[in-house]
Amino acid sequence: MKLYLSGPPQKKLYSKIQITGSKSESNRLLLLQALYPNVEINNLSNSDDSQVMQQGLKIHDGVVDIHHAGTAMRFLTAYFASQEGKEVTLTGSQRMTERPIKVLVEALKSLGAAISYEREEGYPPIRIKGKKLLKDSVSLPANISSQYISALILIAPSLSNGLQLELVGKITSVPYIQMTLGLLNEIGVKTSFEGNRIRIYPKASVDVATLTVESDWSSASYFYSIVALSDFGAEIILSSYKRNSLQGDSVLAEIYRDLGVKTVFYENEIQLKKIGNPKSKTLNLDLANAPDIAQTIAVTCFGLGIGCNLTGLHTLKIKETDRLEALDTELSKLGADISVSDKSLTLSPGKNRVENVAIDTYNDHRMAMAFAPLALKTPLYINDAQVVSKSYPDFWKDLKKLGIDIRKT
Ligand SMILES: O=C(O)C1=C[C@@H](OP(=O)(O)O)[C@@H](O)[C@H](O)C1
Ligand SMILES: C=C(OP(=O)(O)O)C(=O)O
Repeated sequence: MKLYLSGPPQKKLYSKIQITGSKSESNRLLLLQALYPNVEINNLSNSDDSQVMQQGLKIHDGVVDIHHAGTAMRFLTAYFASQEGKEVTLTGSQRMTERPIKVLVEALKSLGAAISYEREEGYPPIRIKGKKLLKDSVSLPANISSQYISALILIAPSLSNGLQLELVGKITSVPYIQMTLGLLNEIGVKTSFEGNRIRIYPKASVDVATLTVESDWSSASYFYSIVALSDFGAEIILSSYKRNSLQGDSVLAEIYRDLGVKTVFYENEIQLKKIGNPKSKTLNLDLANAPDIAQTIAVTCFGLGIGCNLTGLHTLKIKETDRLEALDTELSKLGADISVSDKSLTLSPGKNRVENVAIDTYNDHRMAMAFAPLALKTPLYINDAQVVSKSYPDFWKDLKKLGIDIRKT
């Protein structure tokens, strides 16, 4: 599906949007629910990634295809490795077979798991024969993906002695690890995280616990970008959000304040308001703790005509696509002066914008959603626009509510 986005309304934008639950929180809670059936979940994400997670958890024997879902791949690897009597092959999309999993497989094997590679060593598909894992301490590199660590933490309370993890190297995407620990705490599991050591205490069962997933902050980023790029002002209300979020991407409120967007927190929602122009000509940010909003921020800066130096982007090359290369290619097509390394992105200030460019999305939901707000500044095409369903199936419907003209071509 190719979309043409044009015709932003020449007036202030108002809208009220209910965004689906966080896919990160949802996929963690789905796994915890499989281990502790008393866990009940409200506001579950309707994303493809949470659907495949739900379906994967139902399988006992056979092939589990998780498509593009990184969290499902990593979390289900740990889950099936610890489930005595279950035997599955975990696989996914072509891209998933290029996303590394060796660190997690090695860590699980050191705990006693039986996992083998079906094709290339270090990458899915993998064959898992579930076993009771008897060891209670593990050491693993922490600088490649936090999902390996979260996967181990999620199964840890179900192991008879719990688990101690020693993290080696600089820990990346830390808020996602804290989210995992926070959710365990909410169901009554005791944890500690000091320096490079995490300890999870065992828990045989959980009293009935209903948890409400907060809406997805990464999805909210696209509305922050829209408000920042609006020429006639904007007031957008998003629900359901809270001030004390488990999601690291809630740092958006702080980041976009410097780009002219104010966030007002109400009980269950946030209001985004355009209050001015960017504070400086160049934005400098380390996004090692919030990698998923890098694309949104780079495109906002381009649309505003300001520059940015984004660092801490070493995980972007192994996500749904090589996001650094994809941003370089697509922003260059639009006229940007941009350069990337394997962990950073530099955009020079400038108002040069080519019209009617067709943005390629590389099977990456965030490429489609990050570029869409640019329609407020210049008409553009989005190729394979259906990719948004990985995290936010209603994205285009919600965008239409703002009055942006969206047509299938
Ligand atoms: O644990 C999670 O829910 C996630 C962790 C992050 O991955 P990395 O730790 O690989 O950076 C993030 O990019 C991803 O979208 C979701
Ligand atoms: C990187 C992402 O997801 P995952 O790693 O779970 O595929 C994402 O949603 O931006």
